[in-house]
Amino acid sequence: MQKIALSSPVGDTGAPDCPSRAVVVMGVSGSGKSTVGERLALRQGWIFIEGDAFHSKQNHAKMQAGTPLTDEDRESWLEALGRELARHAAAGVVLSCSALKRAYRQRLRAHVPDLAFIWLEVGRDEARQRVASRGERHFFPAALIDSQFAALEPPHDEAGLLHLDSEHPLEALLAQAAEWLQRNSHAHDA
Ligand SMILES: Nc1ncnc2c1ncn2[C@@H]1O[C@H](COP(=O)(O)OP(=O)(O)OP(=O)(O)O)[C@@H](O)[C@H]1O
Ligand SMILES: O=C(O)[C@H](O)[C@@H](O)[C@H](O)[C@H](O)CO
Repeated sequence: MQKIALSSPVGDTGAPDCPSRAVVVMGVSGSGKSTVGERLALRQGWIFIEGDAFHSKQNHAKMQAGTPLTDEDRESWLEALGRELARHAAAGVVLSCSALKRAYRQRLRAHVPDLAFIWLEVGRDEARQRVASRGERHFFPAALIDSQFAALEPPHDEAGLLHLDSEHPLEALLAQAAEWLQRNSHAHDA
């Protein structure tokens, strides 16, 4: 991963296409999507949607049993999340969703065209360690980490993207995300 100062994002493709009120926090398992997403929503006074809560029982059981989801498994899940995003976009919404492939992100953008993405990039060893240390508290097994990295299509160069180093302290990530949203909401007002 690129070496950067602790207080800087890795990069962003912000204004003018970036929206201010509908954001997906994306990344592989263990990148911190739920932690950062929930805290960011709280900070913004927006709705938080936990993407994992929308997986079907079958998807849930499949992952728990150690089998990675396929594109087909993720189809109706992404549709449901897209509808939720559209429903709450006016009020302000943060969704935690792996959104690993470009096609998945496009599917979400079909519901909210100027959707923003915050990509939490994490190293494989760190992700594995974080997921393993959650243990029985979480359904997702560390054995699936490699499959998450195999599926990941990094969103470099996609519009409305903030790329953060997930290994920075939580407070720094929140500050970077909030500052970016603030900056882009001004760009929208201008
Ligand atoms: N910036 C951070 N620094 C250190 N630990 C973190 C950071 N962000 C999250 N964590 C920790 O990493 C673990 C995974 O975080 P979290 O559950 O939010 O990830 P996730 O991407 O939502 O994972 P999953 O998709 O599997 O639910 C948690 O124990 C969390 O406390
Ligand atoms: O697309 C996927 O493979 C899934 O969304 C996974 O990323 C898990 O749901 C999540 O990481 C576990 O919490």
